[in-house]
Amino acid sequence: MLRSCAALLRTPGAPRGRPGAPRRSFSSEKVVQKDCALPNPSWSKDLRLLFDQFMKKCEDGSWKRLPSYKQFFSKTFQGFQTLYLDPSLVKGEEHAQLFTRSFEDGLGFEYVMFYNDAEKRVLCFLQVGPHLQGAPGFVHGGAIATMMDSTTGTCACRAGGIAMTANLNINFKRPIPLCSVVVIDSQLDKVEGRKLFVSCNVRSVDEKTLHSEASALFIKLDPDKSLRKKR
Ligand SMILES: CCCCCC/C=C\CCCCCCCC(=O)SCCNC(=O)CCNC(=O)[C@H](O)C(C)(C)COP(=O)(O)OP(=O)(O)OC[C@H]1O[C@@H](n2cnc3c(N)ncnc32)[C@H](O)[C@@H]1OP(=O)(O)O
Repeated sequence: MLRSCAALLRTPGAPRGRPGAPRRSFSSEKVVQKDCALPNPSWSKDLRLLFDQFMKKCEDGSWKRLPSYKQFFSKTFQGFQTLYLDPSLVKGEEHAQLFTRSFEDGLGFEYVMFYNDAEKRVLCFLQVGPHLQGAPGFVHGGAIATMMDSTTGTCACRAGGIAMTANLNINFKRPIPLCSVVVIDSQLDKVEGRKLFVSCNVRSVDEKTLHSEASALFIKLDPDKSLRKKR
């Protein structure tokens, strides 16, 4: 468990302005982005332990830590622009932020994902911050769904290419205590043409509690179809 939620709430605010906005190096005009999937002072002992454990597993190449950024620049993703970016939004692209990385450190989603290519599996170690409350003392179901979508989505995209969620079916079995750390374990089950079937579960760190389970369907984007127009 995290030391205390109250401690987090008392933490002086992060610098004003747009937290996490990319810094520009004026000499090269290159955008330098912070990798959010690395430890910061808000990470609890549990999250640090899991991180360290899996960084060791990365040494033989079986697992890979996935970096994570607030901003998503289409030119860094081959084919992305042609698939589904509205050209009129390009100018404002750097104002958009990844939802799950839009909180100040420790208040929202703190997580790191690891990918195992041989197993087509993504593990997400997630610390749920105090601003994700639903029922008093517990995490909001929408926040859990968000991270199940993100984890299964990452699994689908890593295994099969750029895909979007068509269906996400969740069973919430036990509530998740606010400020705890959980493990989201997802894997690709089946591929049928453009359909990627991925399942996942959310468990406590000691694996004794099964909090939620989900099955998801992702559809690989068809380069010949626009996502903007109604078909
Ligand atoms: C988001 C991509 C990021 C890429 C970069 C990767 C980096 C990091 C990963 C981060 C992961 C983030 C995860 C977050 C993902 C999301 O939240 S996405 C947002 C929510 N989803 C949407 O808004 C999608 C809205 N839907 C659509 O745009 C379209 O429906 C579609 C693109 C999903 C599919 O459209 P289309 O390409 O036209 O396919 P179809 O011809 O309609 O269907 C193809 C086959 O699939 C079957 N199918 C479609 N939908 C469903 C469904 N809901 N249930 C069951 N089956 C479905 C359809 O019947 C077709 O089957 P057949 O071929 O006829 O057998």
